[in-house]
Parts: sequence; C-alpha cells; structure tokens
Amino acid sequence: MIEMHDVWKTYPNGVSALNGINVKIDRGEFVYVVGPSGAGKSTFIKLMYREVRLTKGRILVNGYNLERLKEHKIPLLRRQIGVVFQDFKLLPQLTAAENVAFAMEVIEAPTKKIRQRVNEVMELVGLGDRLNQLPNQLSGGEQQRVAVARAVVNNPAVIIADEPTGNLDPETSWEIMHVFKKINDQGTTIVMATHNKEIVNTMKRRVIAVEGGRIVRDERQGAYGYDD
Ligand SMILES: Nc1ncnc2c1ncn2[C@@H]1O[C@H](COP(=O)(O)OP(=O)(O)OP(=O)(O)O)[C@@H](O)[C@H]1O
Repeated sequence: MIEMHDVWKTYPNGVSALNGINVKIDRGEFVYVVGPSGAGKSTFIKLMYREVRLTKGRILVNGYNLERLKEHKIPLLRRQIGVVFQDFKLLPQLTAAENVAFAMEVIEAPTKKIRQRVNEVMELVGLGDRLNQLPNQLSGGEQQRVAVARAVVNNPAVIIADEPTGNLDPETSWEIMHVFKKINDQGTTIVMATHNKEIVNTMKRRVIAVEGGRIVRDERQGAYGYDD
C-alpha cells in the first residue's frame, strides 16, 4: 500500500527533516506516527500524498511511484488518499453537506450519486441530522466529523490524518477515534500522526516513532512511549 525506500527530505532552508526512512504499510493497517515536536512526523506523512517532495529515495503509494508521477496523474493519486487536518480546513461559506459534496464535485461525480453518498457518509460519522449547518454553527468535534466525511467520501484506499484530535477535548477526541476505527474496520488504511498518548496506548495498534527524521521504533501493538 505505502512503501518508502531510503527516503530523505531536506527543506530549502537546509533543515534535514527526514534522514533515511524505510517503511512498509499494508492495506487495512491502522498506524500511529508518534515522536517529539519537530521530529519529522508531518513531513513523513505529507510525503505520502505529495504535499512535500522528497529529496532522495523512493515512495510507492497504491502502486504509484510518487517521484515519477506526471502532474496530470496527481488528481488520480489524491483520489485514493483522504486527508484530515488538525484545524479541519472546512470551507466556511458551505454547509456541512456541501463541504463533503465538494470533494465529489471536483472529481465530476454524477449529481445523484453525490447526494446519495454524502447522506451515507454523514450518517457514518454520526451527522445525519446536521447536513445544512455551516461550519461555524457546529462544534469542533462536529466540524472534524465533517472533515472525516469529506476525506472518506470518494472511498480512498488510505486516510492520512495529521493531529486530528489536536484541537479537541478528550471526550470529543474519543468520538472522532471511534469514527476512524469504524472506517478502518471497513478496510481503509489509516495513518495518523498524533501526540495523544491516551488514545495510542488504549488502541494498541501499530506505532511508528520518529525522532530526528529517523524511525526509531516500529511496533505491531505499540505504546506512545513519551511522557507528554
Ligand atoms: N516547510 C518547511 N520549511 C522548512 N523547514 C520545515 C518545513 N516544514 C517543517 N520543517 C522543519 O522540519 C523539521 C520536521 O518538521 P515536522 O513538521 O515534520 O515535524 P513534526 O514531528 O510533525 O512536528 P510537530 O509534532 O511539532 O508537528 C522541523 O525542524 C521543522 O522546523
């Protein structure tokens, strides 16, 4: 599903964010990426959807070699990857349902299919009764559910989430995690960078720890492993 072979990333300012990453993530896995601030977690996951370009090495995502990928094929790659951010990134002038529908409109899905699928994923995230609210009429947890619905609406093979519970209180964080678990149970691969110790320690999934741009730990049923 996702393979990195000796991947290095140096930013234009000279910061060496990743220093020789080797990893293989299989279809259907649920992977936490942990590590201290500035360790390279965001860089690691941004490489997976080509938000960041590597300096050296090779990355394969669902059969696509990311460095060889022609510009016009990038939408094809992105369709197979759903992304969830810490700050939700919803379009403020669109309703919850319209935010989710937008992700299908850009791939030119038929209108009828959009309506049906939007209802389905809004139910999946537990917001079947909030379709017409604007983001600022929703709580943080509800906004993140909309963002998760938007990420899954095109049936991606993988969801990449960067600190998705970072702005949420503990109870709301757990509600969001249950949504991610449900999506993973349906076969979608999930890669999540997080500082949430309690969630990582309770869920007991694969944990990849990054420090100084290197993978220092990779455990099947791992623990968070840091004090913060
Ligand atoms: N666009 C950029 N330009 C230059 N340096 C960057 C850029 N993005 C990240 N860095 C640097 O790369 C290193 C790794 O950053 P990254 O954001 O990947 O870490 P992180 O583990 O996700 O941190 P955090 O937990 O604080 O989000 C840091 O030294 C950071 O300052």
